[in-house]
Amino acid sequence: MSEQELKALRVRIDALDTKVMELISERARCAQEVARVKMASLAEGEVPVFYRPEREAQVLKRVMERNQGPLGNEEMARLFREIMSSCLALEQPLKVAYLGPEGTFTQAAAMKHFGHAVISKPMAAIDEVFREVAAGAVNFGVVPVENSTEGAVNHTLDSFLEHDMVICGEVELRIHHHLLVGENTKTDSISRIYSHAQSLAQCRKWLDAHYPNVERVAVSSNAEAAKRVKGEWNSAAIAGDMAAGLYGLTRLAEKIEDRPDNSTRFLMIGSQEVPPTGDDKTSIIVSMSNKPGALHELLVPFHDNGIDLTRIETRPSRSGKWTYVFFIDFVGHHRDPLIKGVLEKISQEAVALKVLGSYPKAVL
Ligand SMILES: O=C(O)C(=O)C[C@]1(C(=O)O)C=C[C@@H](O)C=C1
Repeated sequence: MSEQELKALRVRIDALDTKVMELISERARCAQEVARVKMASLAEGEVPVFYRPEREAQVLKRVMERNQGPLGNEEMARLFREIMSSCLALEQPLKVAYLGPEGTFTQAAAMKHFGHAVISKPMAAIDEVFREVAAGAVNFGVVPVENSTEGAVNHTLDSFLEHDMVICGEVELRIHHHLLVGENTKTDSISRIYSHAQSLAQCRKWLDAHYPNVERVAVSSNAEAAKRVKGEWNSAAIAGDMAAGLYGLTRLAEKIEDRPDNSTRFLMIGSQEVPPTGDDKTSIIVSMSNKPGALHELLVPFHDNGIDLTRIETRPSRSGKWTYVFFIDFVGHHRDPLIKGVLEKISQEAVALKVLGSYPKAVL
């Protein structure tokens, strides 16, 4: 390509950037108008709702449906995710607490769902995320709930038993783990590998094959593992890209998770009910009396109405020995007439039933 051709293309790109910028600014002004209309139409004592997950899901889906390339649908939706995040920040800067410290996969999930224009607050434990949301110190919280290799995140499920929370969104993240070392690490004398217990479990086979005699130390998060390694010469950490970048560590081995499709699902928790989008999921907690056939009774209404169960998990109820609660996720919104009927049927048989929330299925 000649210098002249390159120059002409760059002139075109500059002109397009100016147009793109003008359009983004026009969109941002529209969002400001939306905020004004929302404020003006409030009833007395009503609190304005700026963040609208159901509308965001609609916008992102539309982008993916209309995209004609060459950028992929997800790539294009990610760009719009960030534009919307910045537009919302003009209306109301969202505060989001997540399971920290900085550099965790939960932070990456929070950014994937809300975009980067939020004020994010790392918390030391899952329960603290719940408490921060309950106290109203932040608008939303982000917590991991299940991993495709290791199953449920029990701390999160148990926290739902203790706090009144509304689930208002979900996001799934592909989890790639790397073996990370600091610049002073003597790579032939590694005697300790730090990571979160779930991540150590997700890389168990790889560790057995490559570091069978090295001590595995479970710490509170992958980012914490990365932080520790920075100052030690004989240890390594298992963590992801964000933590590697944040603590300036080198990848000794990449993508060491035992299953290549290793993914984690995260939930957004808050106090805001989300209206139906037509493509939603609902999460409930049910406790049944401890009698034969209780689980069968619980599942029959779902089966009879052709409702797709996406997950069922059992946890001790914490209110009596050998009594259990079921966490159930299914497709549909609790305001759909069909789902309403099913929930009514279940509540006739159940000791207790709580709808944790209905929310749009993850778009990205
Ligand atoms: O449609 C709205 O209610 C808006 O506030 C606008 C907008 C957007 O930028 O598209 C911004 C924030 C909301 O979460 C959803 C959408």
